[in-house]
Amino acid sequence: MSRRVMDLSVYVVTDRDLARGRPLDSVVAAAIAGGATAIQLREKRATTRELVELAQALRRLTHQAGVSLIVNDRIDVALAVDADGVHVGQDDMPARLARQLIGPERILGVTAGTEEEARRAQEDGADYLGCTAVFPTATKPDHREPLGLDGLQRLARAVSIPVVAIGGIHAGNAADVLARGAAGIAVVSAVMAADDVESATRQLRRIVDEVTTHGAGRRSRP
Ligand SMILES: Cc1ncc(COP(=O)(O)OP(=O)(O)O)c(N)n1
Ligand SMILES: Cc1nc(C(=O)O)sc1CCOP(=O)(O)O
Ligand SMILES: [Mg+2]
Repeated sequence: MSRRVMDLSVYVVTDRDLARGRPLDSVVAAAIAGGATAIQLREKRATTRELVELAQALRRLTHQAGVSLIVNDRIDVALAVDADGVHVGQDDMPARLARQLIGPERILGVTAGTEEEARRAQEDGADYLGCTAVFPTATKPDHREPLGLDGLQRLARAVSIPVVAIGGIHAGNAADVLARGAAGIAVVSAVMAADDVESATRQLRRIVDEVTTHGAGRRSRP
């Protein structure tokens, strides 16, 4: 069996607290309708039971649409709902152990903020990297010093696996991060808090498609 494939172009990361009271499954359904290519379930304040129920609902939606579902932090929840993969950071399950737990087929995303972390994550079995925040963001108050566009570029050049840009990404700077080597954009507030989730996602997708069609950026894992 081969590794599952993931399109990182427009990677929507959930946060119910930003969704203005709208049910998470309806927000994710709108994001998928607008062209989200991957969804990450990231609910830092949910109980395990809530996470499993949310993951089951998102599994149904993403499965129907052929969109990847990644679970943040929780390998047990990812396995319980047959998600496509997990995303772990530097304070989470070490990447090498995460790879052992999820097996060779599921997707492993790892957060890296330095070239050394990026190379180690690649060696340890990551399929893609999420960088630490490119720009300051209120969505993750404990984020590390922002990388900026130069830092993102250094990270992307340090590894052969794709790097998705996260942290303060929106329609106004998405093309800039793609031009610096990001394979796609990961967004929370730009989609979760949008008035019109579907059209906000569609706008981001258009930007990514435009840039990748013209040769900059990489769309998925090599
Ligand atoms: C795509 C993507 N990139 C980075 C992160 C951050 O992961 P982590 O450092 O483990 O922080 P938390 O998200 O767990 O607060 C991510 N989740 N996704
Ligand atoms: C989930 C996440 N991880 C980050 C990191 O620095 O590792 S920043 C972040 C949140 C990004 O949210 P927004 O798109 O609203 O800026
Ligand atoms: Mg984490």
